[in-house]
Amino acid sequence: MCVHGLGYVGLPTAAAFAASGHEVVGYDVDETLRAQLAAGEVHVDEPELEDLVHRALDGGTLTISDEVVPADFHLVCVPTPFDEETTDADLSAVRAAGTSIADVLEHGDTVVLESTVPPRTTTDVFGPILEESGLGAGEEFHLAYAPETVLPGNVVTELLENDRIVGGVDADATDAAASLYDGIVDGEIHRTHSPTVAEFVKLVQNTYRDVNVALANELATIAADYGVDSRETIALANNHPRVDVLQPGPGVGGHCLPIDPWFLGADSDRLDLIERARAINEGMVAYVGDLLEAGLGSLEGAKIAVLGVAYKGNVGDPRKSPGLALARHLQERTETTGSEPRSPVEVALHDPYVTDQTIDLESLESALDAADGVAIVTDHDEYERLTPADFDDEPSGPPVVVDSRAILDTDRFEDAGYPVRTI
Ligand SMILES: NC(=O)c1ccc[n+]([C@@H]2O[C@H](COP(=O)([O-])OP(=O)(O)OC[C@H]3O[C@@H](n4cnc5c(N)ncnc54)[C@H](O)[C@@H]3O)[C@@H](O)[C@H]2O)c1
Ligand SMILES: CC(=O)N[C@@H]1[C@@H](OP(=O)(O)OP(=O)(O)OC[C@H]2O[C@@H](n3ccc(=O)[nH]c3=O)[C@H](O)[C@@H]2O)O[C@H](CO)[C@@H](O)[C@@H]1O
Repeated sequence: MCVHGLGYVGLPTAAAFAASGHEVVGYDVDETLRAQLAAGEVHVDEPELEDLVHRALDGGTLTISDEVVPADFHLVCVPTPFDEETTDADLSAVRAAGTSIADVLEHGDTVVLESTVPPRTTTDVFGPILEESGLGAGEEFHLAYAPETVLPGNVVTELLENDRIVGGVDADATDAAASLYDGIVDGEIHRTHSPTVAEFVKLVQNTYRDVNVALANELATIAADYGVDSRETIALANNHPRVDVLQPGPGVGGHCLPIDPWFLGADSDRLDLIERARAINEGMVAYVGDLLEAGLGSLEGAKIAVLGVAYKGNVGDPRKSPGLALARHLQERTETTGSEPRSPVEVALHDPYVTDQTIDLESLESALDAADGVAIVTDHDEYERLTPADFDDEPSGPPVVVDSRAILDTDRFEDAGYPVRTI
């Protein structure tokens, strides 16, 4: 098996197949990454992953290659980002992987695309590139789409336990891909007759979650207008057997939920609720800004500690981070030029998990020191344990605290004279 792309999805996938006895060759275009992996350095921080990769490398079933090799199975796990302006999917990595597979493709091989893509990508974009090999999809090689659904923070477990959906260009392709996953997956393998259905299903899953979070966010802002606690109302509403509202927060981050819904618009102009949901979720940082401003009177010249740059709790991934979006929003909000000179806000960022050297992070003490306002953006366990003693009691009084995840012990803070605003 040759696995193309050794990131959050490809590396665990390659290691899991190798650990189950397949002979796996991992290929990534990133030379530095290949060298690190070959030396046993695992760059994706996930429970159990390092062990799994080491077992596969030490056992000799996983090797890292600097070229694409002929293989019975090619699994493609390359990135599919999007253009922020146009919201179009960037399929350049999928195309490049297709071209390099076409060079080594042989009669009877199976090619499976796992990357998240707009509907019809497998048949209309990826397939034709593979056919430049001279072999026909369906007739001479098997082609299928099988989306990955692993949850960051629990990738290894979900890789082995989640159900899989497999859609091939014909029944033989579906069977070939399904039998591969059947070997390692405890969940059910659901077969469908077309790659486009499987592509669509993946986008439905992430769109459902994004829209449901948007509903929770909108309800939270409405609840505040009525002076009721959004979390209590959602918990009570969810006692109904057919209601399952998600949790409000500072917006939706990561590189799946904020991106994938747009892929549904690649060949359809009917996105309406889905677009509104995106706008509501993106707008939550302005709502956090409003709460800070309401507490402080004015944001001008204020120091705001933003706690949490990772897109969600207990992971170190800052992609499409609500924390960074809040920092940008606060700065833009106070830099906007009017007739009056403005005094920009000072933002101090902290995150115990993020290791990205391009982000200017401070220690917790330094971020909180003399802060006028504190926004808790990520639900890291460390923040849940914060107490009033961790906040610097300035002569000007305690900071305005906006706990956008409602993780602090609010009563304890209130008793200590630190009113906490939640979403
Ligand atoms: N991360 C997740 O939780 C998750 C879950 C489900 C689906 N997905 C989807 O899976 C795909 C991969 O996501 P990821 O998070 O693993 O991305 P990633 O950025 O972590 O890893 C992708 C890797 O592919 C490599 N690459 C780029 N072009 C290549 C090529 N032509 N050939 C070989 N390697 C190449 C990159 O160098 C990188 O190391 C995306 O479509 C993503 O939307 C991600
Ligand atoms: C359908 C689904 O489950 N898909 C998962 C998703 O993984 P993810 O890590 O991106 O997903 P989440 O954990 O939902 O986080 C996203 C953001 O939403 C915020 N959020 C969440 C719940 C809530 O009630 N309120 C919130 O505000 C949260 O803080 C964070 O910013 O996409 C992966 C790639 O396709 C999938 O593989 C994986 O199955």
